[in-house]
Amino acid sequence: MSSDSPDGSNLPNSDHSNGSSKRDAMEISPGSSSHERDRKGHRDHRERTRSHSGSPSRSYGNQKRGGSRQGNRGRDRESRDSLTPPYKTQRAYSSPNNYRKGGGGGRDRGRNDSSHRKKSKERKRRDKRSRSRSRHRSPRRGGSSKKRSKRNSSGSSSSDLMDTSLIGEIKKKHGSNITSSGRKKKSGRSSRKHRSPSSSSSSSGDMAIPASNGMNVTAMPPPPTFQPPFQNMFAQPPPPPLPRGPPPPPGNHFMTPPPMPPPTFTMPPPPPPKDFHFSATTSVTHVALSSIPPPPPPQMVEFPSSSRKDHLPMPPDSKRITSRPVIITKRGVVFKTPSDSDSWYKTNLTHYEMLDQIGEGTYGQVYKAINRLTGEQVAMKRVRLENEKEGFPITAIREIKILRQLHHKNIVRLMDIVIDDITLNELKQTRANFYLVFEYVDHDLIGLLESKELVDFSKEQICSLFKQLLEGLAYIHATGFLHRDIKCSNILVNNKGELKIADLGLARLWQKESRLYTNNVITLWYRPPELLLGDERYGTAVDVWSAGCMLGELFTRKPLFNGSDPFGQLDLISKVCGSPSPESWPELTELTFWNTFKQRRSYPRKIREEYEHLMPRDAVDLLDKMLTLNPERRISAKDALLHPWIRNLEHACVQPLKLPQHQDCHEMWSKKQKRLARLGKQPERSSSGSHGSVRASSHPRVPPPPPPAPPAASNPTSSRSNGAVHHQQHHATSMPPVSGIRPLIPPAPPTGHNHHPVHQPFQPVFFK
Ligand SMILES: Nc1ncnc2c1ncn2[C@@H]1O[C@H](COP(=O)(O)OP(=O)(O)OP(=O)(O)O)[C@@H](O)[C@H]1O
Repeated sequence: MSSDSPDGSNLPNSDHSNGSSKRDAMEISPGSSSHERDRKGHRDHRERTRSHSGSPSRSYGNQKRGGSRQGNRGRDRESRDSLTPPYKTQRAYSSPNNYRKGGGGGRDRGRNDSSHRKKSKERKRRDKRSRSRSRHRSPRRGGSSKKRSKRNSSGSSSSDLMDTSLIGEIKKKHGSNITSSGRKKKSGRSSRKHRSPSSSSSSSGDMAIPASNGMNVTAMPPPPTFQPPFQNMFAQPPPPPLPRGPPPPPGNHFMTPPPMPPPTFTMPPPPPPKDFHFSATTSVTHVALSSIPPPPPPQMVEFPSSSRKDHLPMPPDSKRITSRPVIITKRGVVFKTPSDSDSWYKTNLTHYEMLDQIGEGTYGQVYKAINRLTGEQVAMKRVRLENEKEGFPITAIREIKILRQLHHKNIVRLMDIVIDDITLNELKQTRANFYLVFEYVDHDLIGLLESKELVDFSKEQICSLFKQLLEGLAYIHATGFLHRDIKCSNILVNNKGELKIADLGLARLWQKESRLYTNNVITLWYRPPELLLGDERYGTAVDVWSAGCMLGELFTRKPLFNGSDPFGQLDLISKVCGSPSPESWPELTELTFWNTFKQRRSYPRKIREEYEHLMPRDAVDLLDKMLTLNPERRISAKDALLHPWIRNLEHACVQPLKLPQHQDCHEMWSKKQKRLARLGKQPERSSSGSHGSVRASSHPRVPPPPPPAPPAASNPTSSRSNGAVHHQQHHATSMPPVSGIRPLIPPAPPTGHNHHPVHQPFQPVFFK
């Protein structure tokens, strides 16, 4: 699919390399080079999915479960290897039932002479003693000496593997030292008593034998390389090779002991106190530090300074913010964040003065604000941490992570992240608000389209706007992301006519054939048919459909398909784009809701007839290609840029947009106007900013056009100021109560330092 093979030729910021590396990555991936393979992979996947009880997520989960089953198998095998033989042995003797039912018990019972009964009682007593001892040992030791002897004769390796207890480990490495304790010696004697001679030299676990045979342990030659006793205690490396000597005389294994490690089993000496250079002052820290061995020598843990700088989030100290972190996506494409985000974390909420609310989002409000230091307008998107358990909203994290990687003139710029002006102590007790600080964009497309009396677009201007949208979208797709919420209210336009794609809260990294994604994305009116039919293996074509809906809307000024539920939406689409059919869309039958979606009648496709009289012929042709039902055949954003209607347009040749300089048109403002109109009230108009707050013009050189009609009741504060910020009067009345905002704090000096006596200079947020 051409949309999925970015070449990045038209992308700024070294996207070419990114694009090509991604293209390489995609070309080598199976199924990515042709439609046919895509479809096959798609079908295969669906078959797989259905065979796993129909739930795609289960299919993914099955992989996990498969893995975990394998893991369990591995664990089972491991536990069987380590536990079963001795465990069974022990149970056979420790359970009374087993004892009676077992072969041995049966034999005992079959004998009637009293001497045997006595012997049996004696053995019971012995076993009881043995069991009481075994409570302090690993289970394998609970077996009878006879069984032990059997085990030993069958090879010691299994017993060595089984004994993962500390004592066992120690014994394996330093058996002779352990036997020095009386108790262990006793155990060793017991063991020795039942050990067959042939097994005595076969295992390192038999180190105790020479010592108990009276050999001088300390006279043993040391191993070739001395290891500190605790170093490999749990790693179980192979034992040091035994020195080759003359072969032992046959049948006299006890007289030729294997070499022993030196009898040192002591902790390394504590380092001298002068080696500590910690600056911790609290007593608690001192206690902890004194028990910690000295840190390894610097050369052992040293990172290359450049890589550490690049990969770790830097602390808030501005001196230490030397370079931006390199973000590596799953595809291995490296994005170097540009220098403009070096200013992140350098401001806090006191640096901004909130003017007005301009938007209502899913996870918070959007405010217009002014940076007190620079006078720059910003949009602040509040992220309220409603529920501490849920933590930071995933949509916000996604938006931050993705916007940090996207740098394009047609994508809104994330400038900073700030937190409520509270102390760190307060932060622990209260729920803080985070704010994503964006460049401020004067209007959104829905606000403009609904302000019919204020804004009129020519065909060329629509083409210019749409070309910018496609450029931003092609860039998003080329960098490997899906936007998944393209709609008019998320497309912003500034007074210079520059278009910016916003709201990447639903965006995500996308990889062909990699996994299933939720189909509950994209606002219903802009949702493509494949998502409405339940597709979970979709791609960049979903955004193209949404953009196609917008193309029609730019001309008609009303949504193309305004359904109220998914099937109603599909019906509306079918009436214009034709009913979906397996002939033109073979994969259709594999979609979850295809069978459920039963249309009463089949509609023919009539896009051209519907829109020819509203749009230029070329624009209709592009619309037709963007609203193709089959996502595999839908034109890509990159190819749409090559469409004659778009390709031949020069932005510079287009008449500048005449946008209302006196009024910021956002969706929220537009809705408010409609509400007022419905109530028969005078709509708010000609105020100098959204919702009546004075807008500080970010483009003072652009002469403001006269308002279309003089305001009925002139607003004394509606006069614009060229560059100067006069927003105090409105601020008091229009600013909503936002926790932590202190509007009367004087502007911070332009040094970048905050002289607020109580609070931290700024409170950074680090995202991994
Ligand atoms: N940078 C900006 N400049 C100006 N206005 C903005 C900016 N960002 C967002 N807005 C306004 O705020 C509105 C909501 O913003 P946004 O869509 O990013 O929030 P959201 O929580 O993701 O909303 P939604 O739930 O609709 O997806 C937008 O429609 C737009 O009018």
